[in-house]
Amino acid sequence: MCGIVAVIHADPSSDSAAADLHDALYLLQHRGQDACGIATCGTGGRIYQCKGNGLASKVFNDGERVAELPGFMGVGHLRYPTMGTASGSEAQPLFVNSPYGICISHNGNLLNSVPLRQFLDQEAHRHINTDSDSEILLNIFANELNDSGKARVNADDCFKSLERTYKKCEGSWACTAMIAGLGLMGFRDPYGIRPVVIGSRKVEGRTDYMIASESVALEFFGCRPEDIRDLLPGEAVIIVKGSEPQFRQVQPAASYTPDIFEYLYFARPDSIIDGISVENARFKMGEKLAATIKTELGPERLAQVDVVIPIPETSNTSARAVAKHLEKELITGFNRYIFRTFLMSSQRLRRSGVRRKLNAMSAEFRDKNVLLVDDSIVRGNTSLEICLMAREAGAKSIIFASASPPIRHSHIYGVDLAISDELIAYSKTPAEVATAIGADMVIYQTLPDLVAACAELSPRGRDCQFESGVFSGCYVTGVPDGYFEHLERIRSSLKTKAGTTPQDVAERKGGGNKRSKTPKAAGHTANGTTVDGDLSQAAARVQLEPDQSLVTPPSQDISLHNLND
Ligand SMILES: O=P(O)(O)OC[C@H]1O[C@H](OP(=O)(O)OP(=O)(O)O)[C@H](O)[C@@H]1O
Ligand SMILES: NC(=O)CC[C@H](N)C(=O)O
Ligand SMILES: [Mg+2]
Repeated sequence: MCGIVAVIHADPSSDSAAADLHDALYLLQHRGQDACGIATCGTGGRIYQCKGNGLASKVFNDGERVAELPGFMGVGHLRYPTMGTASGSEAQPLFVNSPYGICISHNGNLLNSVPLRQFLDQEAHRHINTDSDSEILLNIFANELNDSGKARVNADDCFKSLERTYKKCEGSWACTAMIAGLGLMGFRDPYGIRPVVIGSRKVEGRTDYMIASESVALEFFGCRPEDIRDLLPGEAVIIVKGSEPQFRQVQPAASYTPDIFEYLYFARPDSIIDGISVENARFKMGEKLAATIKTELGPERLAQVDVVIPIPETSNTSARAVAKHLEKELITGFNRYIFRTFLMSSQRLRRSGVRRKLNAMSAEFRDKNVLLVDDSIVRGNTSLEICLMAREAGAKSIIFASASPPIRHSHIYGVDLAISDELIAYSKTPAEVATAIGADMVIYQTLPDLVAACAELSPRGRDCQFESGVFSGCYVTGVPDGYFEHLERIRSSLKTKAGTTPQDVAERKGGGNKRSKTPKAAGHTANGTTVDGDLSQAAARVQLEPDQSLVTPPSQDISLHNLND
């Protein structure tokens, strides 16, 4: 999903913007685990940059490298790749030296990157060095800003360039950007799909600003809740050094439809996005899920449920609500927690990650009818392993409840869910999903209930809407013709070429019932049938075309100012 951040200190002699950005990267780490980076700007407009593959603690060597990044302002990024490759050269912030020296951090996906790439090549004559859509967005903006034809630009030039950029780009974006010597920018797509907030703090009577994906980073920076606000759909902010922020609607809002996946899974529970507390939304999801469970089970079966068990970490809040409303005991059945497994880059890592991350506490399962609650069942890696662990620990029966509806469609706005065949609910009924993951029954939240759980808390009113295309197949932006086919082709091909393991390739080719290397994981469903076939069959439908021509050939890794290369 990617995390973005930007900081500007009022004191131009400050050299500690990087320290604030580094703190924010830790607080937003859950948004992207593949790569991260910081770019700062010091006196004289010099840009310093440190980025690379890995968690913030690794890339910045537990904070030691922050000292290499002087300056009073800067931008930061955490990457969860959704387009292009996992190459270190696609780590962000991305930098372009002409015009003026611009750095960008992008959360989202461009839907028209192919024609934009052609435009940049054929008409703007700008070299795109990676397969990243974010580099395209950066260069479209740079090209527009260059058209101002000035030696030095001002905020108005930047706003006007953004207006033209918005006319050219389609898709989702929340961005922070820095122009050397000038200041910072933040801007949000015209649908408000991706989140971005701005806040301020007072330091010795002067005001520092931070822009970030989630309010939790701003609170840590020292912003009071009343000094934090969301950027609106189509809105941009520019903070010229030494000045107050200037806001402008660079394109009229097309809708106000934040991605519902943020509330369900991506954001931290202690964040507030578009006025909705993520924690409260998850609690409401649990309340509504409890009502569905009651209806689906009926009184007799419900009475047989012994305990409710959350699947750590994200479902903890909704499971608490489920237990409360069903009047069942809530127990910690799985210990926790290393990192998010869904964000890992390959099927092999995701599956072994679940085992490493979660361990069933046997005493809590033995001879019990358990109701397991998770926020979502996406590829089914977690639920499958969890059900196996629960059975190994002695569970008598397993009902698996999901706080989200079945996920049957691609996510096209910044989540790595491009290939719908990878989704375990793709063309399956809930009963078939139960068989595939080894549960006795799967119960899903309904989409109207999921939407209502968020809308009932929204200051925009109960009729407010959300982007929920992964559940409905309807996307707020519309989808360009041929987009899915194109995406599937390049993603399959790029994954093979850049960083996907041979095991994953074998799985994708349907060449293995080696679903998991863990012997325990090659398990059986409740009714005794093997579950291996299910996922590998789905994977077999994805045709690998290793020599399929890409948008551009995979780029060479030529990094700019990249201290980690
Ligand atoms: O069906 P899957 O493909 O396994 O994806 C769904 C799971 O992935 C996420 O957990 P994750 O471990 O990423 O993070 P968390 O600790 O925040 O729950 C999510 O919370 C589900 O548990
Ligand atoms: N998850 C995201 O927002 C990804 C941003 C961008 N599309 C990339 O792949 O780097
Ligand atoms: Mg989880």
